[in-house]
Amino acid sequence: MITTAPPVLQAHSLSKTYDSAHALVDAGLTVHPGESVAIMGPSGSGKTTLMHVLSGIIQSDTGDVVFTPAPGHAPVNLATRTSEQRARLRREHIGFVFQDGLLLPELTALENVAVARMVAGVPRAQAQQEAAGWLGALGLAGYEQRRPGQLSGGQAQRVAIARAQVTGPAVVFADEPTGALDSATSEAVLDALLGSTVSRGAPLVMVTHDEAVAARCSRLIRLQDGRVVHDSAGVHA
Ligand SMILES: Nc1ncnc2c1ncn2[C@@H]1O[C@H](COP(=O)(O)OP(=O)(O)OP(=O)(O)O)[C@@H](O)[C@H]1O
Repeated sequence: MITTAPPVLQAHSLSKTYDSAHALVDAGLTVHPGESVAIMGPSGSGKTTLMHVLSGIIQSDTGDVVFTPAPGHAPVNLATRTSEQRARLRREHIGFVFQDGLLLPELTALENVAVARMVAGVPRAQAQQEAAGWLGALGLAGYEQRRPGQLSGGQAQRVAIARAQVTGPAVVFADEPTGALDSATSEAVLDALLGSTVSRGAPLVMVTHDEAVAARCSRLIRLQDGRVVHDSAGVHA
């Protein structure tokens, strides 16, 4: 019997206007398990806004974002949820990796990752064990007690990836995750990011300005003036 997993995200008719800026104009995107989606477009084309709407950080003026946190879980329309409900969904089911990692400088690598589980109520010892597992999987065994200032840019980004993955999120969003890295380090971080998401079925949605990074993804979306003007999957908004 063939079973088709439901989309993790189904967004349509998304529009968002800031004062006079049309950040999103009738944009839509459906993301399936195991996809890696690169979002590209000129500065100001709406990439960050789209990612923030898809992840429930902000809400669009129109449209729906239907998120299915796990197969069998009831779909949730982020457009109708309060900011507290969306924050909880993000904490429990969505991972983020940003350009500069945003690690807490006073915490060790292990604590930076473990804290993502502890805020969900997981006891410290268990959270640290899970964190150590992810650091090891990302090639950082032996670096657990280093603080971010004692790590290279690529190592710090892998800690940020471990922190994003430790909660087992249904989807991972990355905003220029390799933007601050040289090309060899960027390649290794991208391997870690793709390997840790897509391989376990969670889609990766990544904003990038780098064509080489986008070429590693299974799908490319291009935005222009807030509109999806190209989708390599052939599905337009
Ligand atoms: N909080 C805000 N207040 C006012 N205007 C905003 C805000 N956020 C975004 N915008 C505007 O919305 C449009 C889209 O911005 P967005 O940050 O989504 O673009 P982007 O493609 O991510 O750009 P970049 O590549 O430069 O990061 C721009 O015209 C921007 O100035």
